[in-house]
Amino acid sequence: MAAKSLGVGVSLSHLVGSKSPPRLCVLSIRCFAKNGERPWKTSDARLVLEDGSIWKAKSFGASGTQVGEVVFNTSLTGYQEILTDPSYAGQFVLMTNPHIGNTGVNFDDEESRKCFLAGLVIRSLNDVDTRAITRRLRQDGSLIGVLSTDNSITDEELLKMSRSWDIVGIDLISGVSCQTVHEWVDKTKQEWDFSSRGSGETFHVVAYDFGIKHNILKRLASYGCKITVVPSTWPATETLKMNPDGVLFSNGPGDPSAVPYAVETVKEILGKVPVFGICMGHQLLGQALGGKTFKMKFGHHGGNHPVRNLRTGHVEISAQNHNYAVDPATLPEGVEVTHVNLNDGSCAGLAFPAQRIMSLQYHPEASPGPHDSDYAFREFTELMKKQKTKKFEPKLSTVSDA
Ligand SMILES: NC(=O)CC[C@H](N)C(=O)O
Repeated sequence: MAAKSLGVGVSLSHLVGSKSPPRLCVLSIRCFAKNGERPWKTSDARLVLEDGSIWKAKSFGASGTQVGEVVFNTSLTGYQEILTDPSYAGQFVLMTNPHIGNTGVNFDDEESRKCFLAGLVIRSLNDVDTRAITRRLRQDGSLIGVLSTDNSITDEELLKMSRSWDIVGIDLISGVSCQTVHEWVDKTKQEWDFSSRGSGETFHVVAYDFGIKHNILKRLASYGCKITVVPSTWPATETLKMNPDGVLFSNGPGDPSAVPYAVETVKEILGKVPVFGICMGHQLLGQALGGKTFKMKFGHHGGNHPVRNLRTGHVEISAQNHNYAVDPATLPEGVEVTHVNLNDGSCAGLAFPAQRIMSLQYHPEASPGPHDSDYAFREFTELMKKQKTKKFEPKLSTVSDA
């Protein structure tokens, strides 16, 4: 199943939001091997950044011209999970590790039904100096870029395109969410399941799909959850009618301030059932509680971020992928910052015990990344169990009276 070795270069994925079927490098890689020939054609490509720099490259995968925000990811492994993470819609992911593709691909590592990212930029094959671009992004912050294989467009025109597009204020969730309600039953395969110790009980979780990664669903299932996945626009009233033991607000792409409808949904659910927010879900919870989110300089994308759990004092090495963060100073009284990113002190987790709320800015499901934070799924089931057995006071407080 896995390809032997790969020389992958700049991959132009598909136009975000376009209706045409994506031409994915993951799919191309899959067909690689029989006679040793690569299934893709390479051609000249240019990555033009809004700061005026032009990076000559070779492309494989789709051809065309695509604009998006360029972010760098420092993970050493897990390119397949990164390629299929819907949270990257609207973004080019530039890998700092030069060896991408050398472990092939497999069916188990897909994080969603397709690649939603704008493109992948890597070093091997084409010699795009991803370290040099990373230094630029670290210095100036995330930049908008255009990746093009079209020689008829001039550098100046590409630069103009990069300067007339912005990821801020765009609802990218609606382009990646599922359209219909469905059940999820797959658990983490036993050979990979290192830690889930469910209590033997079953909990019904409604999971809002803002771009949900499969491994979040698999980890929940392994901890004994029966999951109903619902689209991002699913009304809170319908969710509450399902009488869930808990609600999960998932990860997802783009600007959390651009999806007020999702914040409203979260608001309507808060205080009624235990909830768990992951990444975008955490940011939406922060806003629903009255807090504000802001755009970071270049965000966190990688599998090596140290986080301190302020409740236990333990440090976790975590998988992260976000460009926005919650400003804890804007949160109301009663909301506790439970986790802090030790690289920059930013808020990495929240809890509001009075309302059975917990959330993490990073990825306890990893994929890719270390598994230190997997306990968060157990904590969510404990929250649901307490609620079920009425270990909390019967009437939950609301945001205003907490
Ligand atoms: N992984 C995610 O959910 C990302 C959240 C949000 N799109 C951000 O960039 O901050």
